[in-house]
Amino acid sequence: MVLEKINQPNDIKSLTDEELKILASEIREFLIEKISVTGGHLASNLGVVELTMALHLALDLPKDKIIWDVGHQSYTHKLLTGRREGFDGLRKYGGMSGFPKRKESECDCFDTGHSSTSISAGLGYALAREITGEDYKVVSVIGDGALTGGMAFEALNNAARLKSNFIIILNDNNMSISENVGGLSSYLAGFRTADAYLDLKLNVLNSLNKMPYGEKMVSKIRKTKSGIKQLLIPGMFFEEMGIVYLGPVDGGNLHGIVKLLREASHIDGPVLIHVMTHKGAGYAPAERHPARFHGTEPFDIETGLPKNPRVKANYTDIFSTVMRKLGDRDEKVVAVTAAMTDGTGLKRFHNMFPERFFDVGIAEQHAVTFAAGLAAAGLKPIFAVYSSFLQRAYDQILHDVCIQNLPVVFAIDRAGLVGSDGETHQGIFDISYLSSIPNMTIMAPKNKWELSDMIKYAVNFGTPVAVRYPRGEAYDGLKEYRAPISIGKCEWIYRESGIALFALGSMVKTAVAVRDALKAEGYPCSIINARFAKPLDEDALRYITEHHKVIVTMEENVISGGFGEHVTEFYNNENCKDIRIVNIAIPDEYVEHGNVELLRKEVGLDADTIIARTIEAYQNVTE
Ligand SMILES: Cc1ncc(C[n+]2csc(CCOP(=O)(O)OP(=O)(O)O)c2C)c(N)n1
Ligand SMILES: CC(=O)[C@@H](O)[C@H](O)COP(=O)(O)O
Ligand SMILES: [Mg+2]
Repeated sequence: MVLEKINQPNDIKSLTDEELKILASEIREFLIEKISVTGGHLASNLGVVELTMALHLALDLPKDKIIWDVGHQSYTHKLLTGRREGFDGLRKYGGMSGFPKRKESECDCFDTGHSSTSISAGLGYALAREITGEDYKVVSVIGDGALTGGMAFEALNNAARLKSNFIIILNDNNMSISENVGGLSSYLAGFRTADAYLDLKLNVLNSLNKMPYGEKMVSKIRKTKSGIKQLLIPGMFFEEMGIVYLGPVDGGNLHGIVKLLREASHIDGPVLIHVMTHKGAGYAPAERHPARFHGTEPFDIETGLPKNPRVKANYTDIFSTVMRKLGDRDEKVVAVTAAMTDGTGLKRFHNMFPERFFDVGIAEQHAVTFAAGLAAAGLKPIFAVYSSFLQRAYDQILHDVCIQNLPVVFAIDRAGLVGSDGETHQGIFDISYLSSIPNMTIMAPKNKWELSDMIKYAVNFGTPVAVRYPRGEAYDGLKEYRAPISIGKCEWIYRESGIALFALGSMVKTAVAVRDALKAEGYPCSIINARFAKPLDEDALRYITEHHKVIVTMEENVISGGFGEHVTEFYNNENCKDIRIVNIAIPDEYVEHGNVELLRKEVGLDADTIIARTIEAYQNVTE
């Protein structure tokens, strides 16, 4: 096997042309086989096999720097840098990350996970190199989807100042997770669909160059602002920004890409190489369904079907259903996504109400302000977004939505531990960053029915409101508890005395298990479903102090600035010394990738840890 000859960086350089061809197909086979077992980001990786090989042939790692935007397409890079063995534990607890990690390899020079950061980071490296006088090449690899993010444009704008070499690879597969959207995407698609047109451009340029004074004419045309230039110069958009454009080159053409990389490395200043790749290349099911194989669960290689099909609905399914109903009932309801139509469950809404559905590209900041505009104009926007991706829109939430108290609904999916994507994607900060913003209301459902009720309640709430719910299977216990939602009011599940489990959202299910165990040991125990992280139910909190000795706050969020801290602050302000408070929350640290149940144990959100901490606190106050 040729792949077995690759054990460390730069081993690829000793392969013959014939071996390189074999290597490309062995890498694809390897990725399909491994990801079919572990799950992971398959389609994007299959598309960049030759591109990654070309980078490793043209560059010298770890001296040279490659920054992978999002980083979900870095699997071949991991293989070529001696991490083959890591694939058996890909995205598992203690195993290899699915993203580039500086702590994992010296060939990973910058951690990614969220989109559109690679050009900024690359520019940082390039300018640092000018200052320190070091000698390395810098290459940022950004997808056409990631290029729709505002940060990428901010960085391109800034890159024009650079005097030294900086290579940007545009990995253009004409896809984000699903279809890519927007004006830039159409511009790039033009390159793809008009091969004949491109040939025409090249022919015209070649013919002009051959004519007497032709070179001068071409140079003049390059300097004009006219449509003739548009016709003749590919990549004019980038050229006008001060970035030299090279390409487009076919993503399967290994030697073509190497040649362009070598040419590009002689250019002083920023240069963009446009590589046309194919999402899912080499595996028919992924080529047919690139979105499904963007990030996949374990699957059967023959059929491409999931090995463990889902039986129960997840929270995203419930959201999807309620959005369909709301769309039917109320023409003012509009839905916004930042390139996560499938992931957030908005596909049905999109199909049924295309004119009221907006995919804005990977642009969470814009999405929030855009939703604010929709709300200011009288519509009822619901921005469905993953908790971790909303992090970058903090100021837009504050400045554009909350100061004006506009009725934007934030449907925050993946709130809590998400598992295999790891520290960049854990949705464990939203309560903290949202609760610091005046005018914001935050809810979290205990089960699938409550998610439905909360979204319906939120859509007519009239001021900014967030509903946060976790990744995965929706809890279908406690069905009989369905009191109407009322602002800032909790829901009593069991009313006793002694211990009060004051649980938010996903933690109500855990509270049930904790109470069962406590009751079995003879402890009196109430469960209160908090429902609201903000505002808190102050009457209930006062009642709890009167009838309980210990209150245990439970949330799937970091401790700092979280629900529990707010409860503690309330009791401090009330000067309430009669109750012992135990805050169950995620410690002030990043949580790595792995199975969610294992992670819960790791961070102390599991029932056993909570039982032990509760008993200890109760015994302390009753002794
Ligand atoms: C800020 C942010 N929003 C959303 C995502 C989710 N996401 C991951 S990959 C991706 C699509 C990226 O498309 P592209 O850059 O073209 O890469 P491809 O998968 O096509 O190779 C999206 C939306 C993210 N990682 N970061
Ligand atoms: C790379 C990325 O950001 C997304 O592909 C993400 O992994 C999706 O996560 P879900 O699997 O939870 O939709
Ligand atoms: Mg793409």
